[in-house]
Amino acid sequence: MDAESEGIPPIATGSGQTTATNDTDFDLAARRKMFMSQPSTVAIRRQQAVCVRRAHKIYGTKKNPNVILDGLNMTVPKGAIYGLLGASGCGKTTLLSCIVGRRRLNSGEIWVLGGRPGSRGSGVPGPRIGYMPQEVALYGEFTIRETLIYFGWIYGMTTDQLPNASRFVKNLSGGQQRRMSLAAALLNEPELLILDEPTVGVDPVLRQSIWDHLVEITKSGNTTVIVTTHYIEETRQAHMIGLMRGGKFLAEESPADLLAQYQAESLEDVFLKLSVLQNMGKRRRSSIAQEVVEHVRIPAISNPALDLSPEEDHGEISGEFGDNISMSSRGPDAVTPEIQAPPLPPEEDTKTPFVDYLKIVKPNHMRALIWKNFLWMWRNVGYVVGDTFEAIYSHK
Ligand SMILES: Nc1ncnc2c1ncn2[C@@H]1O[C@H](COP(=O)(O)OP(=O)(O)OP(=O)(O)O)[C@@H](O)[C@H]1O
Repeated sequence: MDAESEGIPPIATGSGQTTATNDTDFDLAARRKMFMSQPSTVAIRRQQAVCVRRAHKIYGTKKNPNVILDGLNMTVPKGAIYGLLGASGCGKTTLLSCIVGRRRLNSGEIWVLGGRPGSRGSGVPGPRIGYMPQEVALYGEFTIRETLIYFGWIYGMTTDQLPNASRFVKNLSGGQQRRMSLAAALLNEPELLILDEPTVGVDPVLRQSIWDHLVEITKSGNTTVIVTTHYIEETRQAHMIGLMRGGKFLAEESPADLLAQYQAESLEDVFLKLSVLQNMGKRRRSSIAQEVVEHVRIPAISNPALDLSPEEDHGEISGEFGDNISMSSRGPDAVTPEIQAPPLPPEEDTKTPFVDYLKIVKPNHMRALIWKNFLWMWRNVGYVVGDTFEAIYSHK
């Protein structure tokens, strides 16, 4: 329902942030009832490449909590390039880590490629996802080819499918190492590619060619890309942008729609305006903020990221649960509770015995791991022997 066409005073939303466009303070609960909630069944969530609902993630202790995700909703349609934007430290990496199953939410839901990260048969984490973490996670003592062999074997590729390159990773520049890391994520043409700041330390020409490549691989509609960056303007080539701030999304729209709705010349401008709107809060607004509102044509609610509908659950999932591992389901299109088998020992997981992880290591993973460990030890034997001799002689 279009709020403006219904004669309802439009509101700006930021995943739950609301702002009236005139001086009347609207009661949020009453306004929520005026909008039809978006259909959000499990079936619809499973159709998305990624769907996050009511995500809460807290670091720190109970006494001193650091809330990173605060009821965040995110919808990444299949075949899209999704630009995840936000200031340093706002929680982008944390969100991505939860999506790929490296971390767990305190509460909320995550659906990735139709399944729950970490659940058996979901392929997540696994070959269906290519993940380029922010920190370059490569072995310096490996050559480019050996690195690609390692990741290729992990993905179940054969050696003759892999390119040849004999330079050592440690001898590559920072930018080259990031490209290497990107290549490893792209290697097996995953359905979902998650890139955490792939263009940091990369020159503008290469940055453009990385974006061109992302556009190319998403053309078929079979590959989805989530990409974080601090260079807001480069996400103009994205199909959708999520602007993250204060543990929520301020907006989740296409770049063109954002620019039009906020009458802005640049996406940075949009982000600034939305940030001011968020700061204003619901009731008290400074005159400066009011001015911003007056210059902003406020979008109608059209996106689950901005969903103001009551947090009812449509009966599919038991609302809050401690992590993504256990869930119960109900309703006609709900999924059967899956038997969960965590693929990696996540950082917080102290309960699952290590032997259980060993049971689920696939033969190709084991082959890659043994080969990687052997290679690493072989390359480092010189250092180990040298250190040992040094230790012995220094104690003489
Ligand atoms: N394991 C952790 N334990 C405690 N706090 C953490 C942990 N990881 C991240 N944080 C904190 O959570 C916040 C969000 O961090 P995160 O890395 O997700 O942000 P980001 O948006 O990716 O930042 P950047 O753009 O600088 O990479 C930061 O304040 C960070 O210090």
